[in-house]
Amino acid sequence: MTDAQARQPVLSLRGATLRFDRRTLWQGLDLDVAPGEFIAVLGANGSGKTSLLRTILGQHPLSSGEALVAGEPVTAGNPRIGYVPQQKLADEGTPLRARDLVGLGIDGGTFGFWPSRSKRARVDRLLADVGATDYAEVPVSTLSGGEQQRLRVGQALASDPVLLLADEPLASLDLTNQRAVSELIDRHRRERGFGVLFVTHDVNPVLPIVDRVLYLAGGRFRIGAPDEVLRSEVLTELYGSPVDVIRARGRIIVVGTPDAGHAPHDEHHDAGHEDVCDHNPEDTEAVVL
Ligand SMILES: Nc1ncnc2c1ncn2[C@@H]1O[C@H](COP(=O)(O)OP(=O)(O)OP(=O)(O)O)[C@@H](O)[C@H]1O
Repeated sequence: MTDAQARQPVLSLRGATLRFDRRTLWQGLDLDVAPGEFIAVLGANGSGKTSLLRTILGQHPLSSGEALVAGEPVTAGNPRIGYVPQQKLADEGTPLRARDLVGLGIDGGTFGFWPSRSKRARVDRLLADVGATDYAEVPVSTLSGGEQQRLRVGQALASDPVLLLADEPLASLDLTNQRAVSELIDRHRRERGFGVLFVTHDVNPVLPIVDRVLYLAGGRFRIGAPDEVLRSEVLTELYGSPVDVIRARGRIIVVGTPDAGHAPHDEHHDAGHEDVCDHNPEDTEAVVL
């Protein structure tokens, strides 16, 4: 890797805007993700976190603006991106073994039953990297949520990505597995230097490893260190209604965020549309961040 490549952002968004029909999910988003940087993507349900990842994966075109991955325009199926999708546990009875799941990250569905020796060695290495060697031959459907999630991380690392996109990778894991999976991603991004966009409802398990947070709300966003963004005054201004950020026993809890369908700052907002925010104080949620 040249010096220039080592310094080049792995992701650059310039004026990035995504709208579905009349609803603006986010607009004017400027973000450079440095190699090795870990960014937590936060925001209430429906604020556009998954849609952001899908845009970078080339699944939704931007409504306006630009998105570059390692200096190249976004394309679908980009091997420079590793993706850990929202977790779906494997169906019972699925014959796929742990090593097959990781192998899918190398060559999609063409891995086959008789992989070459070099592919086998690569899968063995990836299984070891994510601590899954002991259950390499076990059907995925019989593994725990935490074990399955390790394999998905292994699969996402198989193409040696410059950027890892992880969509709620800790959802439905217990605290021990939340820690194990986030430490795994943290260790590999440091060793391999890939940037991470990590979508999560709960920032607390990753707070010690987060470099910056991107907080999406009501068509707008804030980016910065957790202490800069996760503050009552910043989120109150972002949401346009009173929000409290509470710190208790080292945890961060956000109380009073309006539902994401309510977009007080949305310029496409129209009084006849269902997105109208009436600021009903009962219509709020507590987000554990
Ligand atoms: N292809 C699409 N066409 C129209 N609307 C869409 C499309 N994809 C997503 N949306 C809408 O965009 C909004 C944001 O969805 P998205 O899944 O990105 O939110 P999110 O922040 O990831 O939410 P959650 O935390 O619940 O997963 C939702 O209202 C969703 O219905």
